[in-house]
Amino acid sequence: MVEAEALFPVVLDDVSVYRKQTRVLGPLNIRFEQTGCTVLMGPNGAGKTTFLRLLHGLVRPREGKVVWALPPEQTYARQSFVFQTPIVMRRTVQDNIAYPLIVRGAGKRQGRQQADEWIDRVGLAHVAHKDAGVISGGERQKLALARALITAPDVLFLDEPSTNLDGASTRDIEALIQAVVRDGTRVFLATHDLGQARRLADNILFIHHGAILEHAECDAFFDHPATPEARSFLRGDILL
Ligand SMILES: Nc1ncnc2c1ncn2[C@@H]1O[C@H](COP(=O)(O)OP(=O)(O)OP(=O)(O)O)[C@@H](O)[C@H]1O
Repeated sequence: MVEAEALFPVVLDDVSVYRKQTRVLGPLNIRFEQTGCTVLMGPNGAGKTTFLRLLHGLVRPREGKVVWALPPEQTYARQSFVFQTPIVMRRTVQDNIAYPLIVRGAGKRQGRQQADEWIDRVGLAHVAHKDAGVISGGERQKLALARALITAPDVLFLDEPSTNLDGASTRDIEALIQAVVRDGTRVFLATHDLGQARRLADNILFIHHGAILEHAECDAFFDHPATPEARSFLRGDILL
């Protein structure tokens, strides 16, 4: 078997993102390697979602560049993004999950078979044949995760993946994320949940006002945050 060429490292070289005249992110200079789970933390509006979208090519930098090891058309096809509020199509949960395989040329039968495996893994068997338009917010997030993983992406971006989930579902989803990281999927995840960050992160990217204030190993970040902003954030203060 021929090994797929690596997408990593990805290098951000003096990258800034603007909305109209306001810089919302940057300047960023950072490099990410192939493995692990990076958790993005920071107060509301810090730039976490914009950062994820930038890496996935959904937001263009006005200054600087984001350089993956492969050209964009190969890079983004090997990535999946789970949005904070996932969009679903008005068809069954099973067909929603099979959809990315079918657009890549799989037959309906094969798509549905593989969808069923992911339906079991995310715990959606009870709604597999329901219209996705009527499932709960938590079920929708699980659907989105299964739909993202069915293509076996090299990189998975997750924006607040457990906002609508109860404790048991959050635990199941986190176990799944840990399993895919172990299997070699590179994960970037934004969360407000300090506990989730501790449980999942190999390293933490702490962002405030669009700037990276810290990029540290998970334990180092929580035990010895280097900046006053991160210390306040971890204490639960409101950061302005
Ligand atoms: N489409 C947009 N148009 C204008 N400004 C935007 C847009 N999207 C984001 N912004 C601004 O960019 C900044 C970063 O927003 P972003 O959503 O990336 O932050 P965040 O850290 O993900 O926030 P939250 O934790 O609230 O989701 C904010 O000031 C936000 O208001």
